[in-house]
Amino acid sequence: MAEEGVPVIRYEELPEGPAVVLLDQRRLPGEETEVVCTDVPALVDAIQSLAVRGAPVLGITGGYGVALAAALRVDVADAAEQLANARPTAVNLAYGARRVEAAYREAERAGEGAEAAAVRALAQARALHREDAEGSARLAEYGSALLEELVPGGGLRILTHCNTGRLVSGGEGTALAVVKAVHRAGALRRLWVGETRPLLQGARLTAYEAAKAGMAYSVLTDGAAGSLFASGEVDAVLVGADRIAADGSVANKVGTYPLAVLARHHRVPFVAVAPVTTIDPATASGCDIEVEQRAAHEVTVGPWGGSGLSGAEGKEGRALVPVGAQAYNPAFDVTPSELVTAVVTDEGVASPVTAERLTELCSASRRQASRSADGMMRS
Ligand SMILES: CSC[C@@H](O)[C@@H](O)C(=O)COP(=O)(O)O
Repeated sequence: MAEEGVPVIRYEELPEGPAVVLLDQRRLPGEETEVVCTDVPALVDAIQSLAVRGAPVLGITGGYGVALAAALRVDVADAAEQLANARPTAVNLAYGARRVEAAYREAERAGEGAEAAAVRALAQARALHREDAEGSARLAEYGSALLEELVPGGGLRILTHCNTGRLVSGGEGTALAVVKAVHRAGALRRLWVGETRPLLQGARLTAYEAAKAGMAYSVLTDGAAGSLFASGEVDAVLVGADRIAADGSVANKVGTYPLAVLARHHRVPFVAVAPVTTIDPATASGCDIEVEQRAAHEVTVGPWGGSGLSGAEGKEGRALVPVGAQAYNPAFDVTPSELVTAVVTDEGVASPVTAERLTELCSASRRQASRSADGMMRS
């Protein structure tokens, strides 16, 4: 099976006008179909219903969404606000939307007309997309080198959670990009894929990517992780992140924190992999991270009831619980830095995970970004 397929996200000039076209992740692995978003509300709906999901690609989506608003001559500030707030936890979403909005404003301030400002906005969104692909390759490089140090000798059995591959990125992803590099080097014995209740990003999406890459992988129920560790079958845990607070706390898909606790108990390295744009210096600590709470029907009905995930079809599916049951459905949890062996970023590795080291990695990235922004304004 070829790894490439339908692009995860693209901005297109269609005969009917500009559009952001997304691979519909709600339909995977069964169908590789696209959603065409020709306005901002459609894109916000695609984000909230998880047609597109995962921190880095949410940033790219936010960026293209603002470029779309600019091209359509609708209120760019309002569009950026709607997109940035479509989901609260993944900081990349607001980062992408605000970065492209800033490029649009700068062009306006420089006296460029709306058309030229829209061109600037799109160029900025495309730059963000390209940078994410480049950053993803560096994550794979730094992450695989770190694993060689932490667990020398190859034959790795890596446990991952949620989906952190090509589907969340302009490139090969974050944690799964590292796993792919390990696999290409012949050093992966098995990828353990946590199913990731309730929406099964692991079982549906990571398994889909692992199969395409030709990896040896097994899907496990989230509750089976404990016995897997206890039987000595895990050499390292690799996960992504939706927001990393200044103190190194890592917000990621719900179910990540219990894996970090298990990893510490069993003396297994627990590594978070994310671009520096996922580090949020404005969020001081893990307690300050807003965790998205999602609808009860995702737990009480689940994606088995219909072909859709969190849309109307799912709600009408076969109920898994007695009538009237309530649900607790946080989309993410927060792992404190003391349980994280290392944070791998596209600017280098933080290990131990300290506020000082994270700040250093962020400033390296800001220097890089200002160099490329200067280049774009001159062009
Ligand atoms: C690089 S992906 C990191 C995270 O965004 C990923 O692990 C995750 O939690 C995604 O959650 P989702 O709710 O599917 O958007």
